[in-house]
Amino acid sequence: MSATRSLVVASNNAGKLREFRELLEPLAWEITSQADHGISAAEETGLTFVENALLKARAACLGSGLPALADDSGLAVTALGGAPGIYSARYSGAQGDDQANNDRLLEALAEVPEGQRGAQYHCVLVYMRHPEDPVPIIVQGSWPGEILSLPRGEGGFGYDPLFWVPDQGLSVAELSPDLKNRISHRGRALTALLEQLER
Ligand SMILES: O=P(O)(O)OP(=O)(O)OP(=O)(O)OC[C@H]1O[C@@H](n2cnc3c(O)ncnc32)[C@H](O)[C@@H]1O
Ligand SMILES: [Mg+2]
Repeated sequence: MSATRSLVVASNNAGKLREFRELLEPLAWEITSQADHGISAAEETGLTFVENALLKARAACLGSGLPALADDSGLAVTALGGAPGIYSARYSGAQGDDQANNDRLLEALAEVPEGQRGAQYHCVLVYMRHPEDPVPIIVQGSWPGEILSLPRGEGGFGYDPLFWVPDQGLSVAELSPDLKNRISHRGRALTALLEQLER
C-alpha cells in the first residue's frame, strides 16, 4: 500500500484508538477518531457484535463523509454462559468503567476454580465506504485465554489485567503493545480486513 488513505475510527475507546493507530499508521493510513469530527457515540441497540459494529460504522460515515472502521468487541466467559459478551463495556452498570467491570467479573467468578475459567475475546470489525455501502466488509477475530483471580500488569485497557494468555505465560496487560497487536482478537481481525481490502 503506498498512497495515504483516510479513515475515521468509529470509537470513543482510547485503548482501541491507540491500537488502531499503532497498526494502521505504519501502513500509510491517516486515522481520525469520530470525536475529531464531532460525532457522538452511536446507540448500541444490536444483539450481536456485527449489528453494533454496523450501527457505529454507519453513524461515523454519515458524520464524517469518510470511510469508517468500527470495532465492536468484548469478553465471553464460558462459565458465565458467554457473558458479558456484547455488554462488556457496561457490565458493571456504568458505561466504560474498566475498574468496575473488572471488579464485577472477579465477583461473578469468585466460586469458579482454576481450570474452569476459560474465556474468549471477540472482535468484529466493519469497514464501510459510505453510509449506503451495500457491501461493507465484515471480519472477526477471537483470542482464547483464562480469567485470573487477581489483576496482573499495567498495559492495555479494559479486561486486559485479568485475561491470561496461556501460550505467553502472561496477562494481556503484561504483553508489549506490539505483541498484543500481533496476536490479539483485534490484530487478527484487522489482518483479515486488510487482506480483503487488498483484493
Ligand atoms: O463502542 P466504542 O466507542 O468503540 O468503545 P467501547 O469501549 O464501548 O467498546 P465496545 O462497545 O466494543 O465494548 C467493548 C468492551 O470490551 C472490552 N474489550 C474489548 N477489547 C478489549 C481489549 O483488547 N482489551 C481489553 N478489553 C477489551 C472493553 O471493556 C470494552 O469496553
Ligand atoms: Mg461501546
